[in-house]
Amino acid sequence: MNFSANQELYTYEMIEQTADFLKLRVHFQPKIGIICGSGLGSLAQDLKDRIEFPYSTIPNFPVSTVEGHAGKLIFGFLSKVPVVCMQGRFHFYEGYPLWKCAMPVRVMKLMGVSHLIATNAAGGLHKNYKVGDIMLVKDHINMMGFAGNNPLQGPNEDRFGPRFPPMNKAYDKELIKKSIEIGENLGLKDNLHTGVYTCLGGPNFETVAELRALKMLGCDAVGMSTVHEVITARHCDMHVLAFSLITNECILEYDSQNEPNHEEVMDAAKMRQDTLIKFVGKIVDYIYKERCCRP
Ligand SMILES: O=P(O)(O)O[C@H]1O[C@H](CO)[C@@H](O)[C@H]1O
Ligand SMILES: Nc1nc2[nH]cnc2c(=O)[nH]1
Repeated sequence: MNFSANQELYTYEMIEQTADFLKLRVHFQPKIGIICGSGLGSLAQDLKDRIEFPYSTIPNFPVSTVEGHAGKLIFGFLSKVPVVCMQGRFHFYEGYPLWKCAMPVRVMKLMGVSHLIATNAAGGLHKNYKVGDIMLVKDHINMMGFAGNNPLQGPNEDRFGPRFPPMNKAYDKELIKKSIEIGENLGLKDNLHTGVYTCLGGPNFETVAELRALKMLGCDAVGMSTVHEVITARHCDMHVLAFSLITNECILEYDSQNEPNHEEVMDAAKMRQDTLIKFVGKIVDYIYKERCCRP
């Protein structure tokens, strides 16, 4: 990243301006933010009393360019809980720096959101994972961070959080436990896992050697998102739950005839959309009752 372009970083005031623009137009305060992964935009379809903002109409917002990411910020009620949903996220491979990809998380924070649910489509590295399974993220490996790229790069904004935030408790353990219980009650026992997610820059899918290396490092699922959003959310002290929908098997053998593609990712997401709507609905309900409404 070119840091001579520091002046292009969002200032606190720009994020505030975006949050104020939205607050003026939305008459309730969302407590939970949901980021919809590839093909998972239908998570927003059940929101009641929706107020929608195409990203292009929101001051300072980037715009989505990927198929399966509609590019709308949607406010509404899910299971009677006020939420804000990103129907479409931003990826590094679209040409956005990581701080820009993660900017909506800070907007959510200034709007009063305390809990973030980040969802994604990912390739399954773990030998037990099947297409359609859900992996609750218990930890991540910030591969882009290893290479010196991080959404918190640049001058720190103390009003959001500290210069050196811890990341060893990034994913809320109690919410993972509760989500497993919720998933099991929905009949998903055999499709639920907890595991380690990693994000690569993309847009190409991985080589066999890269996937083997990631597996050796302890990664269970691989994608091109989420990590920078989670880091930004934890920096400003939001609670985080993240899960991956396993949309394709990672190809670890040279003689495989298969090749991954975005269509199979979208198809797998579509196949699971109804289940995921129920799953997320119940998690949101739990968070609101047990966390947000407590004095
Ligand atoms: O992480 P999400 O946005 O769910 O999408 C994943 O799926 C796309 C590849 O098919 C990539 O954008 C990857 O990151
Ligand atoms: N990097 C990466 N991203 C994905 N998103 C969905 N599937 C995959 C995958 O196999 N690899």
